[in-house]
Amino acid sequence: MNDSVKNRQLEELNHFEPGDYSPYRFFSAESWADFRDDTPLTLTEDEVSRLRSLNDPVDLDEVRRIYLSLSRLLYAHVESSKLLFNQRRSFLSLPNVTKTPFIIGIAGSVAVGKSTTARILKELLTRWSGSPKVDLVTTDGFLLPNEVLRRENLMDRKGFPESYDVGSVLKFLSDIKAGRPNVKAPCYSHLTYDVLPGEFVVIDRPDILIFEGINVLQVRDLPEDGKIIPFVSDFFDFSIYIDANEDRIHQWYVERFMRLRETAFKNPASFFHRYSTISHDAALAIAHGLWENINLKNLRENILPTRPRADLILRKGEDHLVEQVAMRKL
Ligand SMILES: Nc1ncnc2c1ncn2[C@@H]1O[C@H](COP(=O)(O)OP(=O)(O)O)[C@@H](O)[C@H]1O
Ligand SMILES: CC(C)(COP(=O)(O)O)[C@@H](O)C(=O)NCCC(=O)O
Repeated sequence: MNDSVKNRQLEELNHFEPGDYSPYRFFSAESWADFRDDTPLTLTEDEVSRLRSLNDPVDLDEVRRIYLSLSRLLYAHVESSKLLFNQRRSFLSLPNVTKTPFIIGIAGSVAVGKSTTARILKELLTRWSGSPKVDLVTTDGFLLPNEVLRRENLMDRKGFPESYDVGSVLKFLSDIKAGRPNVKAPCYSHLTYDVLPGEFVVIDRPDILIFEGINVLQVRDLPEDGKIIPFVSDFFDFSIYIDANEDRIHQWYVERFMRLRETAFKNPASFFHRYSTISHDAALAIAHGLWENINLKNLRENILPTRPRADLILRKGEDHLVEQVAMRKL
């Protein structure tokens, strides 16, 4: 694709407006809040502050405004999937088959706040009647180890499609969707900036699995050998894209980096420890560089183009507050 076509596509993607042909319905945060109906607020301010990531100011008001309606919508989807499952089970006369987990994918840029959203939704969904078992897995555990990334000259491509072990992601999700018990997901450490060798979370037949990461809505070119391989999102029952203007995300990334300098980077075990000892201005330049050379490129080339595949888009404005919600039309 030539550069002018790419630039035009990017401009269109950055222009997030309700258009005549949009497959989405758009809601302001205020009208979205009304869909909460009588959903009870089951979180406290303390719990929300425990769940939010560094530099993400989400509070109980935001949970009331945005997340209660979203949790109600997701619960409706989960319940309908059970009804459909029961109908299909009798249709096929397979009384012994059990329902496999409902999988929710959460996508969006680095530093847009996916982790906070995922953790809040997990807690809200767990508190619905019947106390569904909800697990959360992030895709960073499926990154290739730094040793491999270095060998393949991919350290500046961390987060790009080629930096993940996509085969393992697909294996993990197909095991979950097959209803297998004790499926292992690898873990990642932001402290060491690497996957943790031999460390796993074990996912044992939850009712709901939230699968969060920058890459979860990506599609790949078809392999040359003609083999048919599923996309990660083929396993999803519902998908959410967290969106914001790229200048805002840039600002959040840099602010978070400068706060991490005062906290996590101070730990000598941190991969970024050296950035806690250099001058403020030198650190600022590093943060801008990491954003522009890696994360922004990845956002433009590989993440933002996946937004139109989501069932629901949360568009954030200032201070990480959601200002618009887009939901795929019925
Ligand atoms: N270098 C780092 N050191 C420690 N924690 C980090 C670092 N980078 C990101 N994090 C934390 O890791 C989590 C994931 O961050 P990120 O991948 O940027 O996605 P998002 O901001 O969308 O959740 C966040 O909780 C963030 O605060
Ligand atoms: C690990 C990441 C790719 C994010 O993955 P995510 O958990 O958001 O799916 C990202 O935090 C990262 O390391 N980016 C590379 C450049 C940087 O250090 O910011």
